[in-house]
Amino acid sequence: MYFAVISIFPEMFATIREFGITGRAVTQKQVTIECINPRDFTSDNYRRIDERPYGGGPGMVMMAEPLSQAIEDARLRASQHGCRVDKAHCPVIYMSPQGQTLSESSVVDMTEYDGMIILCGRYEGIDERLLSQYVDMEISLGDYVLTGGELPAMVLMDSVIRRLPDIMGDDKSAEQDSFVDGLLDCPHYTKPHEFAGMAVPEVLLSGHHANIAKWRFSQQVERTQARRPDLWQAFTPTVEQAKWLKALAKADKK
Ligand SMILES: O=C(NCc1ccc(CNCc2ncc[nH]2)cc1)c1csc2nc[nH]c(=O)c12
Repeated sequence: MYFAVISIFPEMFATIREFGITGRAVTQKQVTIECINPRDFTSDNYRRIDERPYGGGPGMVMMAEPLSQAIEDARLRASQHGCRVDKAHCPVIYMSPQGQTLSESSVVDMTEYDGMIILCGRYEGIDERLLSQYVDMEISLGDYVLTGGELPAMVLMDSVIRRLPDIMGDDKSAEQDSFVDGLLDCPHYTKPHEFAGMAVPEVLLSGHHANIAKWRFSQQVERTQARRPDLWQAFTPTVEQAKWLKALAKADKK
């Protein structure tokens, strides 16, 4: 999958290009992440990419011209990487507090794209005429205020890359589909057996895989009910999970 990120701070993206699972995906060429700096598309000596807002008010606004040339360059690069460069296959996405809040379901939908061109704002925002001319969708991380769109862009790319096929190894993706979606995670334990006077739940040492799976699922249910009643309300168990829930309810009655 191809990602072009348009940002005045391209160095920030080393965070996902050089570390962890996303870094490995880049090394293995399953993913391409190119950073395009709008400053490279300015024509004045000061390489201006921002100006005072018309109508007055605090802060600066990012100018349309350098960003439009950066987007055109990104489209050319995307097509050179084999992307069908249209809204349906390689959308221009603007990370913005005014956008749709990112969710795991929209992340999964986005894994279908050939690529995406991600626009990162700074200052007070971007000239509206650039947005109306080029942007296909706006995405927010949620209702809190950050200093720019770069971290949100990295969060978006990280979550999409993680859901691409052949990225997370077989076991992980299998776990992904069965019990994880919709419930909080269960507790995890590893060596040493004792820590701060606390041992590990016996069932995890039993080697009895069915009991271990049941215990983990019951922990997920318990934690989701306790910490995220909203998720629990929305949770729709599979046939398999419904059976286990019935068994858990019966066990509780004893
Ligand atoms: O670029 C981002 N933020 C930088 C930023 C912060 C503040 C302002 C100015 N807003 C003034 C205002 N808002 C409402 C009324 N008046 C503009 C841009 C960003 C991208 S996705 C995302 N998701 C969650 N939070 C975020 O900040 C972001």
